[in-house]
Parts: sequence; structure tokens; C-alpha cells
Amino acid sequence: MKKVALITSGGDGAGINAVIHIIASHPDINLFGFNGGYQGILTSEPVPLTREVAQHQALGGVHYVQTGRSDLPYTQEGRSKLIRKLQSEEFECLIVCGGNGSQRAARLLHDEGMPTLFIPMTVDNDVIGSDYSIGYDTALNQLIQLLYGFHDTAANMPGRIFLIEVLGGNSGNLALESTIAGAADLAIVPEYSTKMSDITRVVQQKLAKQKSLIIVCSESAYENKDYQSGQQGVSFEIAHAIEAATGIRVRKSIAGFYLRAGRPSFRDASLGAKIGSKAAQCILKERFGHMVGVTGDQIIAQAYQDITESLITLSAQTVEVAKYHHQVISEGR
Ligand SMILES: Nc1ncnc2c1ncn2[C@@H]1O[C@H](COP(=O)(O)OP(=O)(O)OP(=O)(O)O)[C@@H](O)[C@H]1O
Ligand SMILES: O=P(O)(O)OC[C@H]1O[C@](O)(CO)[C@@H](O)[C@@H]1O
Repeated sequence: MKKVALITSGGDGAGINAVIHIIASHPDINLFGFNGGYQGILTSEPVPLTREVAQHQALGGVHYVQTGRSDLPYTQEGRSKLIRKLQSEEFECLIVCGGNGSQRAARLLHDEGMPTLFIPMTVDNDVIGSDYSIGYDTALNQLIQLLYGFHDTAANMPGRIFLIEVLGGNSGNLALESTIAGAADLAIVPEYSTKMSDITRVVQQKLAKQKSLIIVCSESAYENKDYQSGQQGVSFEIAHAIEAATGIRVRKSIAGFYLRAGRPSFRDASLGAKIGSKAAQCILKERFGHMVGVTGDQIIAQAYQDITESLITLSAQTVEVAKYHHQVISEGR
């Protein structure tokens, strides 16, 4: 029997229960969850995640274990405390599910003596070395539902400008993908121009040809690139500039945290089950120090040392489509 600990860390992501359900159901794995991310390893009691506990909640929107953010793993002292605690309870491995920050911490812990496995889970879809992170597709599905509504009201009351700010951290993934799938008119993303003069110029060009506009902006689309993680409200600055340039009041909406929640989409549930299965295999083979992520349509266990720190980019094909339909501002840079 393998005694294994699991945390979720960073923001929540629909579909992670599908991962955990498969691992928890394995007869040779004794799985325990700590609530509250890394900090929870020190401050909470391990919760047994058995087949019985996991049953019927694989598609649930409430995680088997609660997630969290903490400063603990940033210091050597904090990491040593975590390792001592996990080793004193004879855990053979710690599974960390989270975004790229959690990924860094999982690797540090592994390098410092606590075997870890990492599973990408974030609506930002910006984990290094994985094409996909659990939760991303569900968030996009939530966004497209929202865009149905914007199209309807825009058609019912022409002449309006709608601006929707979305989560995504430093990545424009959510904003750009929802723009092209949701037939929005413009995406304002940190990877492309966020200069107010470019934005207002493109808005005016578009308004010369159409009555209403649906614009999606990423929460990090600040003109001066001065975005702090989790900060919201850039849409108010952008709206102000558009109003000054066009004289049209901008109808603003922030598509906030519900994007991270809800029942998983088919893609998240399906990839979740497959990632869970691959993670279980890694545990049984004691193949630790790996990320169980997605490359193309394959679930791959990749050794940490083979994951190169690289700039996370938007999908080239998405960018090509967005540029072709003038849905992203590439001029002015
Ligand atoms: N550079 C780092 N070194 C050590 N630990 C880190 C580092 N970055 C993040 N962590 C740990 O991982 C936790 C989660 O990181 P972070 O808040 O960046 O979210 P994330 O994993 O990137 O997920 P999300 O995409 O949902 O924000 C932090 O609270 C901290 O405990
Ligand atoms: O929930 P918090 O801690 O405010 O974090 C918000 C951040 O988390 C994310 O939702 C990722 O989980 C980012 O898109 C966002 O910037």
C-alpha cells in the first residue's frame, strides 16, 4: 500500500475531483488530503480519501480538499517544516494540484527531499510544460454562456459597447479563446497591445462599420503592464478611455470567480480521469518528480528536469484566427 498525501493549491478548478476520484479509488493507494494548500499540511488533519468518500463526487463542483495560497513554501525554512511533517507521517509522496506557482513549490520540495507529483489545475491554463490545465475548459464554457447573453442584449438594444473583464492572471488565454469562440469583436490581452491609444483607435474603426461592440479584456490588460496577481478593475480604466474617445457609455461586467467553479465540462472530467489514472500509475511505479500533464491529446508524465522554463504563449492558431478577424490589437507595438 502506498501512503500518499494530496493538496490543491492556488485557485480552484472544476474537474480536479475527477483526478482525485481515480487515485482515491485505487486499491493499492492510501490517499489523504490536506485542506488549505501547502499551509494546510501543517495546520490541518489529513482527511482519508477512500473509494467510499470519493464515490459520486467525481463530478462535483466542491473539491474533495479545499485549496489555498500561503507564503510557507517560499522559504527554505517553510519547506523544511512541510517536508518534516510529511515524512513524520510516512507519506511516500505529495501530489500537488495547482498552477505555475504551485508547480514551482512542488519542484522545490522534490529537490529538497520530499517526493512530489504535480498535476496542472488552473483556469489560467499557464502551467509550464503542459498544453492544458484542469479547470480551463469549464471556465471557457462558463464564458461562452455569458457571451450568448451579450449577443442577445446587443441585438435587442443596438448602439451599445459591452466590455467584459475576465480572470486569467498574466495570461490572455481565457480572454482570447472566449473572444474567438464567442464571436466577440475585440480581445484586449497582455500579450498584445494594451495601449489606450491603440484600443480607442481600433474601437472607433469598428464602430464606423457596426452598431454595437462586444469587447473582452483580460484582468491583466493594464496599459503600463503594472498588474498584481488577483487585481481586478482594469475594465474601468479601459471603459473610461473608450467613453472619452467615442462619447458612448460602456456597459461593463466583470466575469469573476464563478469561472473557477461549477460542474466540470466533458473535457475536464475526461482529462481529469485520464490524468488521475496516469498519476496512479506513477505512484505505483514510484515514478516521482514528475508532472502529469497534457501534450497534444496525450497524457504525459514528464520529469521536472525535462520541463524547461519557457515563456508561456497563446495558442498560435488562436492568435492567427484572432488577427485575421481583427479581434486582437497587434498594431502599435
Ligand atoms: N516561487 C515560488 N516558490 C515557492 N512556492 C511558491 C512559489 N510560487 C508559488 N508558491 C506556492 O504555491 C502557492 C500557489 O501559487 P500561486 O498563488 O502562484 O497560484 P498558482 O499555483 O499559480 O495557481 P493559480 O493559477 O490558480 O493562481 C503559493 O501560495 C505558494 O504557497
Ligand atoms: O482567488 P484569488 O486569490 O483572488 O486569485 C485570483 C487569481 O486566481 C486565478 O483565478 C487563477 O486561479 C487568476 O485568474 C486570478 O488572477
